[in-house]
Amino acid sequence: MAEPAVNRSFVKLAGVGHRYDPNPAIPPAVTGIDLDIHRHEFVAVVGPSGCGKSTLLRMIAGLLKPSEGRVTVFGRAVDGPRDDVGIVFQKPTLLPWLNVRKNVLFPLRHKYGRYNREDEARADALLAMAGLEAFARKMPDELSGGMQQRVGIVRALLLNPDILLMDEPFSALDAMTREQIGFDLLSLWQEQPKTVLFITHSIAEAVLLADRVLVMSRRPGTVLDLIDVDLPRPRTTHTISDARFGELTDRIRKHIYEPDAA
Ligand SMILES: Nc1ncnc2c1ncn2[C@@H]1O[C@H](COP(=O)(O)OP(=O)(O)OP(=O)(O)O)[C@@H](O)[C@H]1O
Repeated sequence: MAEPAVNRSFVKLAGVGHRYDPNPAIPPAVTGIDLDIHRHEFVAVVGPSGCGKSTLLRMIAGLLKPSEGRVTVFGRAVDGPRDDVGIVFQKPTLLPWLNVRKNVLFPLRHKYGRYNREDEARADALLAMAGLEAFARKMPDELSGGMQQRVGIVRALLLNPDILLMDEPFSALDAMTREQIGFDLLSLWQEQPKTVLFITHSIAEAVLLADRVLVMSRRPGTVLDLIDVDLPRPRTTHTISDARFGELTDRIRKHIYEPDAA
């Protein structure tokens, strides 16, 4: 009998790996990754540079084919780029000749050739939620880096994707903006729940935002640990001073800086 849909994990990776170089003497980028992500769960991925975090994200997005194992979304194999996935990269790549509102609406026009009043109303509501209401008619170069990145997030959310994949989305921002935009992302996620995979180099950011943190090993990237972040929500600046926050970040730090001792 088929497993009831509600019991199935939403995004499932079973023995997933990828090698860029077919030469067997060169190790694969990632190998043997098993991961079940639940619907509307926020999973952060951390690991040393080059351990295969982006490779993993690209396989879930359907932009890269695994060379071992299988990626499924809601029980169906991922075999190409998916419509229900929104991706946010390190740089928002806004179109400089369109204002903020038009940039946000651009993917709809690109995909369907047009957008309607309802789409515009949703764009305005999301821009307001992201604190960008007053900047809707501004051009991208009139915005700070943090605001531009918020526009990029709103643009990804407007397509209402089931899955939001974020590849170091805040790494180009200064520390204060970065913390604030993290909380903004959590508010947007709580208003419009999505399944999120969030790659970051910041251990603190991973713990502050996520339900679980996947810690990857050096190349070839494997799962070193998958940590439940049992900190209450909503997360705030007070979360950072919680003793449990310190314990969790220490545990991850040990994995990354003293992998043989962990
Ligand atoms: N197109 C490619 N061709 C060959 N090797 C690649 C390609 N893309 C990535 N790699 C290699 O695969 C490994 C994993 O790369 P990936 O970008 O997934 O790691 P990452 O953990 O996201 O890195 P970083 O934290 O530095 O962004 C690295 O050793 C990288 O050099």
